[in-house]
Amino acid sequence: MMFNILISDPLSEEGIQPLRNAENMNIVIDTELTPEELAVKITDFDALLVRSQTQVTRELISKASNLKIIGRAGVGVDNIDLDAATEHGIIVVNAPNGNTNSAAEHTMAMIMSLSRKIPQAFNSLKNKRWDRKKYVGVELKNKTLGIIGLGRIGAEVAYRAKGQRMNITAYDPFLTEEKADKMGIGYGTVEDVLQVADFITIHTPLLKETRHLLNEDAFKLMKDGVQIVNCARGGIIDEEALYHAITSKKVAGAALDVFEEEPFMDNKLLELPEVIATPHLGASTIEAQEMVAIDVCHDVISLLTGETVKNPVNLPSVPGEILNKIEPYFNLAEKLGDFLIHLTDEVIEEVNIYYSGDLYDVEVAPLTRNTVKGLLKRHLGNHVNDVNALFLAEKRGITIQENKTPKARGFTNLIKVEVKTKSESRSVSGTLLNGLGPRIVKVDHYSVDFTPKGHVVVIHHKDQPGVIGKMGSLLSQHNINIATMQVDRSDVGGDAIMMLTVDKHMEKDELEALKSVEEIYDVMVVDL
Ligand SMILES: NC(=O)c1ccc[n+]([C@@H]2O[C@H](COP(=O)([O-])OP(=O)(O)OC[C@H]3O[C@@H](n4cnc5c(N)ncnc54)[C@H](O)[C@@H]3O)[C@@H](O)[C@H]2O)c1
Ligand SMILES: O=C(O)[C@H](O)COP(=O)(O)O
Repeated sequence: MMFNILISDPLSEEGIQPLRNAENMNIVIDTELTPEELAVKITDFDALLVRSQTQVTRELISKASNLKIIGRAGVGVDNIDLDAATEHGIIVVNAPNGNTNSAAEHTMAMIMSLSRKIPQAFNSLKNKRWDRKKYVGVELKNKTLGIIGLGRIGAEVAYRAKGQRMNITAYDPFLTEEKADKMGIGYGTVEDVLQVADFITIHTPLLKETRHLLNEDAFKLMKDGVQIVNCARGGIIDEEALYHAITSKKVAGAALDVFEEEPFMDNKLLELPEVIATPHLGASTIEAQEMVAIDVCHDVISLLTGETVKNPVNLPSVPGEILNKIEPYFNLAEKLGDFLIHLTDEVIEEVNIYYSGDLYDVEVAPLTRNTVKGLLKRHLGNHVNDVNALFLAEKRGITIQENKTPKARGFTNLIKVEVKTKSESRSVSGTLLNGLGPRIVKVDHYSVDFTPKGHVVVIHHKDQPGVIGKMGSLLSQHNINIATMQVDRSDVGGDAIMMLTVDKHMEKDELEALKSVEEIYDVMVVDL
């Protein structure tokens, strides 16, 4: 099968070599598409690779009927409508590590250019002026750098600024006193940082909570003469408020790599001599571009060839050692859901999943997603996948609960899935048998043992002599071969279950023939 990959922003040619070397990948590079052209073209593609320029909107995603993955060669995914991607079952991956160093170095270059007015002095010299008085700067040594957002880039900036003998005070919702002590920096609230800093640099993502984090009120809290750096995202600073803070002399200077609107030809902040700027160049180094492109290409190849991706954004990522433990159960979990949904025709309200034995102390969220995927597939088709399974269940008002118990009732591992509807509760349990793969070992309260694969026939009947014989001859009349057979009952002469696996899909008339047997209550066929 050939996969079509569209690259709609400029990516490093060296970085996309893994894609070029992979089999069955048809790569189209077109970085000049208008949004309208892209919306038409996107239907042909299985994967879309972007940087920050392509706007992957809900509307675009709604046209992307074949799209399976969006790869962001970089960190920020604010140009991608993640909710829409999740709803459409499209996985979004990014490359969170490849450009950290470049962005941190660019931030330091901006701080130093700002403190010594290098761009302004250079411009003046280019205009044939030798002006030494106008471009007197300030030292960084012993000044306080306030860092808002101490993630990958913020932390790298902190280490580098310490090398400039600056004092650092940072705020990040995940920064603890111990971590700050270990790094040799101070920590406080956002307000603390704003009040003490001589330079403020931002390294958060653009989120609802960080939009206009630096606004009119924030500028009021700052020291007079503070200098501001933003190499994270436009929109975290309210540009209008910054403009007034600079013209009122509250802020002595600003270095901006990112803007509320990008790209732009006109931004009034650039008319101010106190402002220096670059056109979103934080990640623009040969090294970073190669690394981020390599990382997303590997994830695109992994997804399209059925492997696990490393940097999912709209799915929690699972560390390698945990994944190794639970991956063998993925198939069992999905089959349990797929089988169970056939046991009821009523609307499911609640799903309880019980993990026990070896699964007691591992992260089981990916297994839950697979189980729910299996449950929903019958009615929603292949549109359901790991990415949107929980979202689609939640949208239908289905409650999902995970439970864990250490003991697995005679098995080394056991997954029991129970669904509740308005009037009934049905369940199925399965285990992974060492060397033998997945087995279903219980259907409601009946003990069984079969591999969840192929054509399974579940027959509820009265426990009475001759039923099995009638069944066998009816199937042989229709030329249906029985591969395996199991019987269990609640009590002698009471309700019983017969589980068959047969060698072909059973047609409607064949099913009707089985149902016509007097002692049979119902027959159900599941093709797993
Ligand atoms: N200019 C560029 O070219 C360029 C290059 C790379 C990254 N970036 C941007 O830099 C930013 C940071 O990237 P990163 O790789 O360090 O990400 P990261 O996820 O490692 O770090 C972000 C940090 O921000 C913190 N945070 C979230 N909300 C916050 C809030 N309200 N206040 C304070 N901290 C908050 C998070 O806890 C996290 O530690 C992103 O916006 C990214 O898009 C820009
Ligand atoms: O979030 C990022 O990774 C940076 O902003 C880089 O964006 P770019 O890939 O458009 O340079």
